[in-house]
Amino acid sequence: MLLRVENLRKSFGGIKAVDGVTFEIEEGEAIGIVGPNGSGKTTLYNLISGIYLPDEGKVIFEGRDITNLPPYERAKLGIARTFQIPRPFGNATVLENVAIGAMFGREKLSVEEAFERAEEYLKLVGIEKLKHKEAKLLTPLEKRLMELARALAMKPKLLLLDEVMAGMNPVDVDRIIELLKKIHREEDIAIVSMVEHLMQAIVKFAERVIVMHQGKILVEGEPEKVLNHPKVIEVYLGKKVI
Ligand SMILES: Nc1ncnc2c1ncn2[C@@H]1O[C@H](COP(=O)(O)OP(=O)(O)OP(=O)(O)O)[C@@H](O)[C@H]1O
Repeated sequence: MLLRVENLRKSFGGIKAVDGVTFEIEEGEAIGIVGPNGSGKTTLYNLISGIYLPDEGKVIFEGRDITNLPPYERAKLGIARTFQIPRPFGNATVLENVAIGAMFGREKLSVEEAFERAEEYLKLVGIEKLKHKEAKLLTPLEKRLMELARALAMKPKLLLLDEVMAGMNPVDVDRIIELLKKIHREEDIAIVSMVEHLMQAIVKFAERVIVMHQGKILVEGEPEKVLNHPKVIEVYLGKKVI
């Protein structure tokens, strides 16, 4: 078992953003976390990556209790994430942005090694030609790919992707799905991808889907079954989701 979250709770004022969530992730699993706006997905990510501390509950990574570790310590252990709105260092180049990820990841790299690692992952995500461009000049899709390269360059064991396909056209969504499948095949890492909609996309990628609703896990299991579960259909306004 790679990660276990146990009875996690986090409230903001009177809002129970995450309300008693327990699940496990195995090494190398491909997981989709789905849920409507406000269901607690982002808060859950923030609890796993250490941006928030829970009011209650535990985060266990490779058997170690990391509930109170700060984000940079979790990154060193092998937890990396991307953000819904990428936040690159705008004046730095694409290569530098990815190299920074490599330097703050799981392995202790020299600057030279970090740049080599950055080149490798820019190639993997297919934007090596942009390496000398300033990050702020990238398109939204290119920024997402750069963020993905930066997270991968940290050599994580667990990669948390936040709405990596949001706002993309179907062609780009397919491109990202193919890329995620390739990464999942080639890099031995567990990948969790969180989406609000785009169920069809998540079904193509995930081996297991967790559906969140009002801070709780509504249903969890094999993708096709979960997304056609009556409770899930009800939450998504009575429509069949796939
Ligand atoms: N920092 C915060 N302060 C106050 N309320 C918050 C905060 N973060 C989240 N919430 C509230 O907690 C609930 C869960 O929000 P969260 O962002 O985790 O859901 P989500 O499923 O990720 O939705 P979204 O797709 O909009 O990010 C919402 O009601 C939200 O308004």
